[in-house]
Formats: sequence, structure tokens, C-alpha cells
Amino acid sequence: MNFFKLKEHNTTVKTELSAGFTTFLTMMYIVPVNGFILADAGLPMDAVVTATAIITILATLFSGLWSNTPIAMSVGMGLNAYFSYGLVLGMKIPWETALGIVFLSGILFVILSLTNFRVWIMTSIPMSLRRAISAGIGSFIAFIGLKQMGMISASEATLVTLGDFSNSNVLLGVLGLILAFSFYAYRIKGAFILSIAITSIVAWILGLGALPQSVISTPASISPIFMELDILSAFTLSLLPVIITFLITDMFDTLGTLTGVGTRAKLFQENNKNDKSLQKTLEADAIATTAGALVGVSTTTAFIESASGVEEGGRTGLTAVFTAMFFVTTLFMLPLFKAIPANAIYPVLVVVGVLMFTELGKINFEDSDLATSAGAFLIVILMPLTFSITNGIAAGFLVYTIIKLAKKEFSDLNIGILVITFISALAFIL
Ligand SMILES: Nc1nc2[nH]cnc2c(=O)[nH]1
Repeated sequence: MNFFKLKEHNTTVKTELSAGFTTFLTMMYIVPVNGFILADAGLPMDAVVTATAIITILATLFSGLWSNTPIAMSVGMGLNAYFSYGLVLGMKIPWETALGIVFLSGILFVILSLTNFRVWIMTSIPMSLRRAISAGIGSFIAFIGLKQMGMISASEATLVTLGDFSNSNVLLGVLGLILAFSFYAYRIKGAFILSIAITSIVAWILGLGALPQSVISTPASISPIFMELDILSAFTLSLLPVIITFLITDMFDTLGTLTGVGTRAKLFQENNKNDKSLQKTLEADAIATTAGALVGVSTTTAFIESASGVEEGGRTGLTAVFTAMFFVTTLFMLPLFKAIPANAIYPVLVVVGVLMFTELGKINFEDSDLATSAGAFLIVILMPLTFSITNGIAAGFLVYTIIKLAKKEFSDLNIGILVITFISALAFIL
């Protein structure tokens, strides 16, 4: 096992196995949840479940073997919701074109990951705005989750209002939400998949959903979505702001995740010039996104849930290899996943939204200038209000730059901010 340098990382095969299993338990919910979310965009759920499992296995295996880090990868929550509800259902973009958008953002990420962009981002894009993007996506997917569950609904008079809590499906969602929050609060491994399982069983007992026909089956074919992406239709000026949204969301998210998880486990020896693991993990993430679009899923990214395996002592790529191996089981669980009622799934969006929103607490609003606080605020509030991650980012960067220009604080502006601001303006003009 010298390939993984277990001794140097002070770990053993047994520790890595248990860490790999823990990461698997905490993130396996993504296979049925992503199946539901992309199916809402019209992709066949059976194929999406297989594709999600395949890309998770391949990307996580690649991450482990290529970068020797315990970072698992899968289809990111946030961008998958934006893909379905924002692009396909909201903007009426065909899902094939939306996959083309993911592909192009992935190619740009691959190119950037081979350059020194990491240092460039760290030094040129304000940390507060990057944090606001995470928090904004959190509020956006929580909004989607609440809407899908029927806990909030449309109103002529006030745009949105409280849903109908006498509806039994809404009440099922309430149960799912209570369970997901409670299990997570107790740091139970697999909190999300457990809450989904219990809510589903309650629904089956109460007749709110049909029992699974069988427990396991052979994997469904991915042919309805494999290589179905439409790159040419995505390659237009009017979609550039959306492509850039996918690119910067994935880049900032991955950098944030790797820094967060890595610091805890002292994974990346940034001062050691021979340590290329951070660079290689970024490359793996970028390549995985591109490959994912070809297979038929939205952006693949380094999962924050990898932290749970690191907490268990996982330190090397062997943890990721074990996680990938456990994911093979999800290929055969389609009948179970298909029998899950929707309102057992959507509570997870709300809880993941809450977790992402906590990034906002790291922004020091008291000491921030108006450009930063107004920019961060607009990013967070406009993502749910306009149902668009692109509009949120665009408004935030535009207002940030305008206030900086108005105050003649030119030294706070740099080429990175100006480029994003310019593309942001396109989002509103085109
Ligand atoms: N970092 C990260 N972790 C996740 N876990 C589930 N979805 C995501 C995501 O989009 N980003």
C-alpha cells in the first residue's frame, strides 16, 4: 500500500476503510436525490440514477488515485437544482443544451486548472463575495425545496405565501424535515439517507406512496442521456453569463471545500513545492465535470461530505477508493430509489441549504464597506427571488463595482472583478 503512502500519513487500511464507508453513508443520498432533481427537468430518472452512480464512482476513484486525497466527488447540489429549475424549467433551455453549458464550463475549468488561477482567485476575488455565493445558493436550494414540498406556494397578492399544511404530502415533508434536521443535529452518519428511508416507510404505511416492486435490479441503461449534450446550442453569447456562473460556482466551491476539508486534515502542504495534491484534486474536479456532462449529469464537484471521512481518520486516496467501491452498490438500488416519495427527498434540499448558508456568518458585515455588504446582500437575496444563481452573482458584482467606482476606490478593483462585472452586465442586457 505504499502507493497511498499510508505510513507517512499516519493511517492504516482499516482506518481508511472505515473513513471511506463513513463518507459513502453521508453522501449516498445524492444518487436518489439527483435522480429526482434532474428528472424534474425531463431527463429519465432511471438513466440519471445510473449516470450519477457511475460518475460518482469514476470521479471519486480518479480523485483518490490521481491526487491521493480522501476527497469524494459527485454531482453537486445547488448547480443540479439550478440546472433543472432555473435553466430547463425557468429559462426553457432544453436539457441537452443545459448539458452543453455544463460541458463548456468544465472545459474552461480544465484549462484554468492547468494555470495558476488558484492564486489569482485567492488574491483578486473578494472572499466575502465568494462566501456570499455559497450562502446565496443555500438560500436558493432551500427555497426550491420548500416550494417543491408545497410548504410555500404562489400568491397573486404577495408572490409567495405559506403552503397548505392540511395537505398530507406537505405534512410528510414536515416529518422528513424534522428527521433530517434532528439526525444531522446528532451528527448521525448517513443522517440524510436515514431520514429519507424513515419518511418513505411512513409514507408507504400510510398509503402516500407505492411500495417498491423489488429491492434490487440490474442498472438501467444510460443511453437516453449519454452523449446527448448539445454543445453548439450552448455556445452562444446570450448563454455566456450562465456558462460563467457554472464555471465560477464550481471553481469557488471546490476551492472552498478543499481548503475547508484540507485544513482539518492537513492534507495540502501548500508550502511544500513537491506537494501537488491540491492542484491535482482541482484537475480531477474539472475533468469530472466535463466527463459528467458527457455521461448526462450536471456539474460534478468535490463534496463537502468528504469531511466526515476525514473526521474518521481518512487521510489518503485509499479512503476515496473505498468510498467509490461502496458506491457500486447504488447501481443496483433503482427499485428502492424509485419508490421514494418526492416529499421524502425535498427536505434534504432545505437542510443542505441551511448548511451552505452558514458561510454567511464568516462575512464580517460590521467592518465591511458598503460595496461588500450590498454586493453580498444582493447575491444572497436575488438568487431565490429571481430563481437564478446567475442573476444573483451578476447583481452582486455589478453593485460592488459601481460603488467602488463611485467612491473612486480604484485600487480595490482588478481585472478579475472587472471581467466578472462585464459578463454580469451581459446577463441583464442579453
Ligand atoms: N462542496 C459541495 N459539497 C456538496 N455536497 C452536496 N452538494 C455539494 C456541492 O455542490 N458542493
